[in-house]
Amino acid sequence: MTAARLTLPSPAKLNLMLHILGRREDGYHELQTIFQFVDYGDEITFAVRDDGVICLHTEFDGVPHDSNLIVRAAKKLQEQSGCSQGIDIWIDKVLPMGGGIGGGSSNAATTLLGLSHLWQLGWDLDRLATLGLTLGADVPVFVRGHAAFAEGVGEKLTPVEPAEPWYLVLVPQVSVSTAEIFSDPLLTRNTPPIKVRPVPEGNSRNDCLPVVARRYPEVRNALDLLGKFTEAKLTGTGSCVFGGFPSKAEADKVSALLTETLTGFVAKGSNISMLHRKLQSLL
Ligand SMILES: C[C@](O)(CO)[C@H](O)COP(=O)(O)OP(=O)(O)OC[C@H]1O[C@@H](n2ccc(N)nc2=O)[C@H](O)[C@@H]1O
Ligand SMILES: Nc1ncnc2c1ncn2[C@@H]1O[C@H](COP(=O)(O)OP(=O)(O)OP(=O)(O)O)[C@@H](O)[C@H]1O
Repeated sequence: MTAARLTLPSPAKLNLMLHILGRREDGYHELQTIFQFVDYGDEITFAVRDDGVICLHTEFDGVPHDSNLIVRAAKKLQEQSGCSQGIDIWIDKVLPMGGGIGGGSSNAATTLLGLSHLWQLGWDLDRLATLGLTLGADVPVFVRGHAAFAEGVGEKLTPVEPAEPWYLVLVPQVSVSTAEIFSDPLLTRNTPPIKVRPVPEGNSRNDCLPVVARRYPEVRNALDLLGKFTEAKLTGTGSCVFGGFPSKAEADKVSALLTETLTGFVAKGSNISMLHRKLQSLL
């Protein structure tokens, strides 16, 4: 009998705005942010094995096997569910690491949902999101798969329906450490909370931007170039920079001009993640 096998997407996210309200005692920062997905990402293939072994076959530069968020997610789920099955995993990695588009967190979420399905655990999204939060602040939104206004460290999620433009995402060739940006003394940490719902138009600032742009000339350059065509924004702590366009043709046109010197991709914004659309189609 062939082992159960499944290939699932692992999309990127963008932070459409990001405010930092304060710092908690554990060092993490209280945020208000809007997450939206894009139809662009990695693809992860899973094949069940019955000997309990968890093996990621694709090598990552600079990330040891057991530190990979895919492996950590699989091991935690196996431990907490008491499952005796194992898994072989391969990934087609296209998302840049340290890009602020949540590649690692998305990979962890795709692994949790994929394995819950293949191992037939019957875990609901609440339970998977709670486990996901122990792996990273951005994992819960990928587990839930709906665009969201997020509070806390990103785990208190309210679904939202922002417009779904086409985005040009520029990928400066530099990896930004999230921890480094959050420990910068110059970071704005006292933005007053937005209390009105839905979040009023015009709140599109990212409080990390001044610190990231100051430290990384490559990011500054990308913001300046894209800013000639549309509002250029930073996602998360960068390095990626993005701007919205009303059509694919317009995004492609600017992409053709800018990607002569910079790497980037064009993708549609989406309020339901590709992962969840694929899982729905399997049910
Ligand atoms: C900034 C965002 O990209 C917004 O989407 C995320 O909140 C970052 O999420 P992430 O990459 O999953 O971050 P984690 O792996 O949980 O945290 C990396 C490091 O960033 C800092 N960190 C992260 C999130 C947060 N709300 N406050 C923080 O201070 C902490 O020093 C932490 O050790
Ligand atoms: N499967 C994985 N994919 C990417 N990075 C991983 C993975 N597993 C572990 N990592 C580690 O996590 C770090 C952050 O990766 P990630 O791609 O999530 O960054 P990011 O896009 O900046 O995320 P965020 O927006 O959540 O800050 C990487 O530099 C890498 O060391």
